[in-house]
Amino acid sequence: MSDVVIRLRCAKRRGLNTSYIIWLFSFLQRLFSYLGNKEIHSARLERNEREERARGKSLECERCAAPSSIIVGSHVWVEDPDEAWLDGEVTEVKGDDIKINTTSGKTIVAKSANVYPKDPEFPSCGVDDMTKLAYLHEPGVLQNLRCRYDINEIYTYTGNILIAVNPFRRLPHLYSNHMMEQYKGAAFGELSPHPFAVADAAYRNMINEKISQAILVSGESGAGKTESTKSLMRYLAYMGGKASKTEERSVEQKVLESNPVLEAFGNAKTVRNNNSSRFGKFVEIQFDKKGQISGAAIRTYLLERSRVCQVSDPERNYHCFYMLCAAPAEDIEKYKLGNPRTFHYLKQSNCYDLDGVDEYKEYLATKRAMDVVGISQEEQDAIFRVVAAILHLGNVEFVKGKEIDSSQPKDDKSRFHLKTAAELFKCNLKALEDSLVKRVMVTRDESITKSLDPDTAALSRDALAKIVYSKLFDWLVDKINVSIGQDTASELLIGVLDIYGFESFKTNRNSNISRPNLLKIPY
Ligand SMILES: Nc1ncnc2c1ncn2[C@@H]1O[C@H](COP(=O)(O)OP(=O)(O)OP(=O)(O)O)[C@@H](O)[C@H]1O
Repeated sequence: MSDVVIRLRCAKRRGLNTSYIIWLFSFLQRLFSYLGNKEIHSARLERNEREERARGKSLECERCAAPSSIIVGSHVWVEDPDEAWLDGEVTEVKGDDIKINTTSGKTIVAKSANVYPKDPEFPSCGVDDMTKLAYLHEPGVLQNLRCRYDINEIYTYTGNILIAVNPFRRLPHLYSNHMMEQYKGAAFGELSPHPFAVADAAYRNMINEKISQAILVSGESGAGKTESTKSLMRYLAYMGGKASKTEERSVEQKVLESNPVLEAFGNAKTVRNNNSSRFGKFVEIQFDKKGQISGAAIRTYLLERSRVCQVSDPERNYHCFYMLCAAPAEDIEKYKLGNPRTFHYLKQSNCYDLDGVDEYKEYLATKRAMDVVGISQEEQDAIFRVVAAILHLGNVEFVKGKEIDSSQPKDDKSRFHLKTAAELFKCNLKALEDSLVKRVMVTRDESITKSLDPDTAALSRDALAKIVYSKLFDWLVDKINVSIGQDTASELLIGVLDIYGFESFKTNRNSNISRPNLLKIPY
């Protein structure tokens, strides 16, 4: 975590005005794995230690490595494999071993390196800014977040960074117009921690210093990044909205209206979130010199392409595939579709349905949202033809061909799907087949055509499906941007970057391929 903050600071020094950062956590327990390396020893603790050193006190016990502050009777935190951290009182210090009677009734003997001092004067409701903690170590941070969470305080500052804990239930009072009115112009830190305060500070910085601002929203899947981004945008629209006399929709409305389209093609069910955005998003709100919104743009990047061809239990492929398979009968017939269980790209996982989601209705809703963003009926047909073609392409299997190391469609079923894919793509069948079973290498003097074995042909098929899907997604984003309306002449903007981070799985399968951990992104 500290690594990321340091890197962002470096980025800031290099001129990227990353003014505010929102870290989001979905479960308190999971924090332990993120913060597990104890890198976040508090500046305050270090300062105390420095002061003690200056006073000539040894930081170590005379006979052991235990911090001198931990003595018999001290209140401490100790790591526990089940509960993450337990608090208790030290009953014995023997060399490097510390015996603790925990408040949960356990007696634990732990190495001094695993024992942290606990603030006996910690307020029962916690503190609204982590920098006010006596000890800014892992258990202290978690205790504070937990206490606040228990009283529905889901936001906490760490300086000018806002930490949000997903409440997993609606808290409408937190986001009302009255709330926005309260935060308007209030000094940062004066009111309770809130995304509105972050947005307000960014807006005021932009107006006062005439410098564009960026707000980074990061956290693991399902942590609440999209929800926080929406809150930030609502506040910015509130501050920069024009009092329009016409029926014209606001920029915020236009951005929000485009969401169902982006979600249909860029969201999927993951282990942690039934509607997980599988792409990074940078929403740019552009302002004129008076601080009024003059346009907006959505920039997307790092779409998780591998999901198009590879999906495992209990996850799903992108929503659009399932909704198209549930489309009205005439569309099903037109695209030669059927049960999602018959398509290779969908049946790798046993999860087809989402609780409370009617795919038929979703299909119609997505088409309505496409109408709103100005995607014509003809374009909509082309979009869904491409989606259906990808499903058919995935069902093409290959076997060895007549020549050595060559391949051909396996049987009539594969030939049917290949032909259907070509018809839907509106391309030449032979050209499509050749693109899968052959590779053309172009040298300076000639071009050489090499046949591919069945395994490599299957890889070519998947590569084609992925590239076509990501091009389709990019095209949709361009179309949405035209509909929202950009102000290319705008000199001031506030960008909200919604990017996944901290995904720490036992096996980082997807993260390694196409959702690189934020920690690994070189700035
Ligand atoms: N502030 C909030 N208030 C109420 N519910 C919330 C809040 N934040 C998140 N949630 C709930 O958690 C769910 C997941 O949140 P969200 O989609 O914002 O996560 P995310 O971080 O964008 O996930 P992903 O990276 O997978 O797209 C939401 O659908 C909503 O039910």
